[in-house]
Order: sequence, then structure tokens, then C-alpha cells
Amino acid sequence: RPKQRIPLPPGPPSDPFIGHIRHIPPHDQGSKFHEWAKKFGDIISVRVFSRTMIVLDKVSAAIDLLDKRSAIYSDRPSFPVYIMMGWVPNIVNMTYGNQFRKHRKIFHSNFTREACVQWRETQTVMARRLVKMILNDDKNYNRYINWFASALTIKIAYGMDIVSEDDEYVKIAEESADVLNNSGSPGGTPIDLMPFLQHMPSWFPGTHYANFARKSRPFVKRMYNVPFDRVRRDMANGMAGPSVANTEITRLMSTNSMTDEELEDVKGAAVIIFVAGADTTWSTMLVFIQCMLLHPEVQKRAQEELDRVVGHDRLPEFSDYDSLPYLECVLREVLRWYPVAPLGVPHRAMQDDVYKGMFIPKGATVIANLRGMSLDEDVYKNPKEFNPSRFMAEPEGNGEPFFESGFGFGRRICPGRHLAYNSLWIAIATLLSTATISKALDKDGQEIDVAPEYLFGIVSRPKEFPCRIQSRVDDAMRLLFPENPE
Ligand code: HEM
Repeated sequence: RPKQRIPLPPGPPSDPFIGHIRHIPPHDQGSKFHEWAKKFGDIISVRVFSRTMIVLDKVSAAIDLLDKRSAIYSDRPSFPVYIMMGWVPNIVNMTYGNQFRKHRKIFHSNFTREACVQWRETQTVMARRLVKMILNDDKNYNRYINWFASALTIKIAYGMDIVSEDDEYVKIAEESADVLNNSGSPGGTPIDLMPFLQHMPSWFPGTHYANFARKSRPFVKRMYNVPFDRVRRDMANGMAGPSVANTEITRLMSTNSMTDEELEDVKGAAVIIFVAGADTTWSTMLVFIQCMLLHPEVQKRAQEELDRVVGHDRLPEFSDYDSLPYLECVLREVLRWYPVAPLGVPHRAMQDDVYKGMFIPKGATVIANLRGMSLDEDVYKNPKEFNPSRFMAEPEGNGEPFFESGFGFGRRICPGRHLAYNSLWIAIATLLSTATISKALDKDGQEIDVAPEYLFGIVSRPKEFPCRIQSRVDDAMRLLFPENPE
């Protein structure tokens, strides 16, 4: 084919047969890819065995390909480990086609910007509970933020209130999160790269993730079935609260032709709200806490804005959003400064393509390097610096664009982005209006310095760090829960 004479995008030198596998670090691959992109170009190609990976390091390239040519780039590579674990149906790694469109529709009808208004009250109440928990016991702030993200997504998916961390559903959610965190990088394990390994005996080298996947199946099954069965029981008894599962089952029942397959689709969509939404929200909140700790001047300015607009007699509401432009810049900068899904989720080219004189072969894995894009020096001045003012109009700021790419591109763009953004906004607004985040003190009363360190998986988050979060208003508890200030 003539296209084969067109060169692949450039890339670093590789080894025969294995390709770049020795050169790709196990962690923080986004930074490595960005380093290569600076040297070889905004689009690079790397090879792992026979698999070609195209890495896009510029937002404009991702928009040109993943958005404008979405008819070609909306597929996913297959992740056999996930399928072996039983994460099906699962929109995140579903191939592009009819079932994908059905799942996407479920997410779309529940999570457009307009549809998200229905979740605001729940988000506000949960944000206040979060702040109450932290103010009562700030040493465990990380646990409470994890609770906030899990309980919120479970509530929205299934309508269930998770009041304590010992709740059965939290345990199930933790088990399944554990499974995900230990299942290797999606598409990057030896099983993904050499699928025949899944059929080899467990002692065979390279089969670790296949064995792990088989052992994990019961946990994943519980995550799919237990909360979903509970919603169906509650619906039958007239006890079910509003939720995505409730809405979608009701919609199916109204057609009088509900099939098991359709019910499985709703079950799969509900579980993915938690799987895709909890870890990402938790991790972004931790990045926010870290940024406030390291930049007290930013925190002070956001608090001054909150005091001016909201005052001390009430707490922030979504209706205050437009009056708090600096707070918006703080959240936008958190999302840019450390995108918690640094490589997004890989796309797959469905046919041969040529872009700016470079060949992208059918079947190539196409990675949007969100980490690299967030550090683009052509767009962001001193990109490693945390500076919310960069988005403000000149002369106050640099008039730089918001970093929307943290939620991906094209027909695969994160369908939970409005929900996630709102959850984060109300949580940080409530926290900053009632509390101050600062460095923890050691036993001699000296501040403990924090050097940012991260855990890497498909989602990356700061390693736990010591931190002090203390009330800054009189009687915060009465403000948070007037009916039950204890
Ligand atoms: C700060 C929070 C979040 C971040 C940073 C984030 C980021 C992302 C990214 C980068 C992708 C891949 C997009 C692509 O392939 O181009 C994605 C996909 C996805 N996200 Fe999110 N997300 C967040 C929260 C949520 C929430 C709350 C939900 C649930 C409602 C959600 C549901 C999904 C789903 C279902 C997909 C797969 C979409 C598909 O394959 O078509 N996400 N997200």
C-alpha cells in the first residue's frame, strides 16, 4: 500500500523485536513522552512488540484527530485483563459500536450540564458532611475525601446513603477499587500485549495478571450485582431514592418490553459511574489540598473572595458560582497543574490515516498525553508553576485558556465531566469558606514540609501527606448542619 511508504511519526530509537519497552518507564510515562515530544515533535510514535502507539502531546493535534476525525478515532484497544476480571459491560473499554452508543446515551441523559442540576442538592449536602468530618478529625482528611467521592458516586448511581465507612457498599467498592489498582496498566500488561498468555498455565512466565484477573472475578461480580439488586428490591417496595439506576430501570419498564440484556446495560453503566467517578474525584481533591498547602497566598485570596461574596452567615451555594471568578480559576488551575488521568484512556485508530505527512496505521493505539498538554509552554507560561491568575484577563493575568483536555476528547470525552466539576467546586468552596489548610506541625511545633510525590495507575494521585485543616469561622458546625451541629 502506498501509505506504507509514508513515515510513521518520529520517535526515539528502539530495540529490535521488543521496540521501546525498555525505554518506557513503569511510572509517570506522561512526563517521559513529553520529554520525547520536545525532542522529536508534537506527535511521536513508539512501539511495544508489534503494537504501534501514537502519542499526541499537543491539544491542537488531539482536536484535529480525536475530535475532528472522530469517525476514525473513537474505538478503544482491547484490554483482555479487564474482560477476564469480568468488568463487562463497561463503556470505558467498549469497542465503538451499537452497545457503546447505548451506554453513552445513558450517561448523556443523566449527566449533561443541564441534567447535572438535579444532583446539586446531593453534592451540596455531601460537601458539607465532608467538611464536618474533616473539621472533627483533620488527621484523617484523606479517608474522608475518599469517602466523599465514593459515597457521592454510589448515591448518584444507586440512590443509597452511605453514612459510615463500615458500610457494606463501601467495602464492596473498596474491594473493586483494589482490584483495579492492582491489575496493571490497562492495555500495557504482558497479557494485553500477548493475549495468548491468558491460555497458558499459571506457572508460565508473564501470566501474573491473568491469574490475578481470575481470582478477582468474584469481587467484580459483587460490585456489579449487590447494589443493583438492592435498587431493584427498593423499587419494588417503593423505597428507592432518585438515582441513575432508578431512572433507567423506570424508563425500561415504561416500554413494557424490558429485556435482560437492557437491564445488564443499565447495571454496567451504574457500576461505571462509581468506577470512573470516585477515584478521579478523590485524586483531584487531594491535588487541591496539596496546592493550598503549598500556596497559602492563593488560598488567602480565594477566601477573601468567598468572605466578600458569601460572608460568614451562610455557606456557598451553586448560585454563587458566577460571583466567584477567582475560585473558578483555582479549580481550573488544579485541573491543569496535575491532570489525574495523565494519559487519559487510549483510543484506537479504526482505519489507516495520514496526518501532516505522517502515517497512522489502522489498529494503532492513540494516546492523548494530557500531562504533556498541561505543560505546553506555547500555551502556558511557566507551566510547572501553580498560578490560578494565569487564566484571568490581562493585565491581572495572562489570559491563558482553561485546560479542558483533562477530560479527554471526541466521542470518548468524559461523560461525567460536568458532574465531576460540580462536585469539586462545591467541595472546595465549602471547605475554603469554613476552614484553612496548612502544613502540619511536628512535635516541636515546626511546620512539616511537603514534597509532592505521586502514585501512578490509570489514575494518579498525591501520596498521602501530613496536613492541618482547621476551622476559620466561629461555630462552623452550626453553619454546616444547623439542625444537628454536633
Ligand atoms: C475529576 C474527575 C474526572 C476526570 C479527571 C475524568 C477524566 C476522564 C478521562 C481523561 C477520560 C478518557 C476520555 C477519552 O478517552 O478521551 C474519561 C472517561 C470516562 N469518564 Fe471520566 N473523569 C472524571 C470523572 C468522572 C465521573 C464523575 C464519571 C461518572 C459519571 C466519569 C465517567 C467516565 C466514563 C464513563 C468514561 C468513559 C467514556 C467512554 O469511553 O466513552 N468520569 N474520564
